Amino acid sequence: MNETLPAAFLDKMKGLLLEEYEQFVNSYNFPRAYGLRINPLKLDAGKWHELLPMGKHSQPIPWSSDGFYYSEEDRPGTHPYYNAGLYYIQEPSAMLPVELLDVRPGHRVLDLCAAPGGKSVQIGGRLLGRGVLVSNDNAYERTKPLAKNIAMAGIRNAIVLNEEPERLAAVFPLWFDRILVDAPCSGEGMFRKDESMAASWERHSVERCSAMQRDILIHAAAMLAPGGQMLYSTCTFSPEENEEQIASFLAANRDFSVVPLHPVSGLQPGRPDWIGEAAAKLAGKDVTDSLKGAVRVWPHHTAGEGHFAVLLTRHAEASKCGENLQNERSRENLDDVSRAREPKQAFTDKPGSLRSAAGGRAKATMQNSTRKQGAGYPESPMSRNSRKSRDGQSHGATSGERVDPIAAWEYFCRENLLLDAAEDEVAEAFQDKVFFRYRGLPSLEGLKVIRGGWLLGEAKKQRFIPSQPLSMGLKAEQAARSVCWSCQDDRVSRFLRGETLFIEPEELLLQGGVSAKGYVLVCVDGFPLGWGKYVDGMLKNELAAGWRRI
Ligand SMILES: C[S@@+](CC[C@H](N)C(=O)[O-])C[C@H]1O[C@@H](n2cnc3c(N)ncnc32)[C@H](O)[C@@H]1O
Repeated sequence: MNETLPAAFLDKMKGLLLEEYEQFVNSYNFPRAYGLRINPLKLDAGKWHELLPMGKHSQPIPWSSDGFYYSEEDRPGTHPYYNAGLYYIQEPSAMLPVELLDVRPGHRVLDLCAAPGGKSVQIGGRLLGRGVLVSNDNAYERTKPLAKNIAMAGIRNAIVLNEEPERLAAVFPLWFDRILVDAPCSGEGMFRKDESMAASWERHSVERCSAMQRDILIHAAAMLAPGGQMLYSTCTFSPEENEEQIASFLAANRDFSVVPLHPVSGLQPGRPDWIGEAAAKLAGKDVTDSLKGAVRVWPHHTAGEGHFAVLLTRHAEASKCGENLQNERSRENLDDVSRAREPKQAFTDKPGSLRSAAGGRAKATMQNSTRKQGAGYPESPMSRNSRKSRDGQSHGATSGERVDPIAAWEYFCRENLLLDAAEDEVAEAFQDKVFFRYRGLPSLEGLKVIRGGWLLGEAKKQRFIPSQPLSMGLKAEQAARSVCWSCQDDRVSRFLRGETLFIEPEELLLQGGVSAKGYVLVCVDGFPLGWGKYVDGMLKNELAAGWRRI
């Protein structure tokens, strides 16, 4: 491998690492480490060892509370539990930044450079459904896998944006409790994992990357609430993109400082001694020294690729803005209460933005008790007289009539689910699609919104079509109809390949007196995989093309 490493890179590392250099360069002759992280929204990490044969021999990753090493031949990506979102395959050192960020349920968190979403999924797991994750990437084509990974993990409280940091800063000033800047970088730490990174190293020059990072950091800082924390990370070794970048940032932002981290097993401290003279002088000795509190992952010290992470905080007392933010928050809370009381609906005809409008309903919930008591079914969204079925398919609208998406969702929900909106969730429509979104969000008008929240489904031709993200965010027992197969049952892989299956009605688990006909949540060992539609012994496959195994 070291023959493929750029000569200029090796020279630079030799000059930095001195006597450690041989050990460093030798590490490229060893195979890379593989890691996966258990999704706490679906599984307790303690149960991992019982779940799969590989769980029995996999070792914990020392700096991660739910990460494990696996061997290449284990191929966890081919198991149906992967499709059920029980774990995320992630390079071990990439698990570190979120581990250090101290995300707690209820926080407002921004993942600014998020695609393909490994760290967003990790943050979503930490939030446990409370608070909100704003997950952004400025590369449109990368936001698709990002949205899919978030959905597969069953994360309800995330929105996905495709924006430049500057435009976000105008919408979210001082708004976030936690920000992750997992910056685009020259990728020197990924040469062993991905040889193409070594080949494109000159193109992603250190100077070009550090200019991008500087710009991203300025706008990220504008969004952090006083007292909040921001984690900056890269997967590169170059000091210009790491310690020196942060020293320059701190020189210009005196209300920020480093929160010292304490390296565990094999992790190494930051290297302020590598900061260039000009940047060190500008920042001053205290600031420069504080960068010892950053953390570096080295491939010759640990089983993981190269990474850098530093945790920063904005002092609460240093800014008058802090008070403003508190006032702002109290106002929002009051607004939330009044909004919840006042019926509200959002429609837009214009793609790319969300808009709220008066009318419609604020919330789409189904009280379990309503169902159990067999209380009246709701009015159809279009016609009060023409409801035909209890399978959530026909709403009786005559052709040409526009279905109210929120009402269609409510109807579907009552007929097919045992689901309540969380306190901070509100059902909102975007064209024909319906989402649960976080109540406290500012207006996203004008922003490129890829996902405005948890996508519940779409009102189409007088029907409500439940979405794949809805199925992935449910628990098996929240569906009125479900079927559950063991991971050894070959119907699981046939379902994942998109086949229609024939099943006996007795195999369906029915709740609340529903008939067998209708949407069925298909599960593997109790974990949802997607929707099927049951009619006369046939389970029609409703997995969307992008979710099928080829
Ligand atoms: C290191 S990758 C992020 C990996 C991701 N955090 C994960 O764990 O899956 C950096 C990302 O930054 C994005 N990016 C580059 N410039 C950006 C900018 N100005 N604003 C937002 N994202 C940017 C890139 O498209 C890329 O997806």
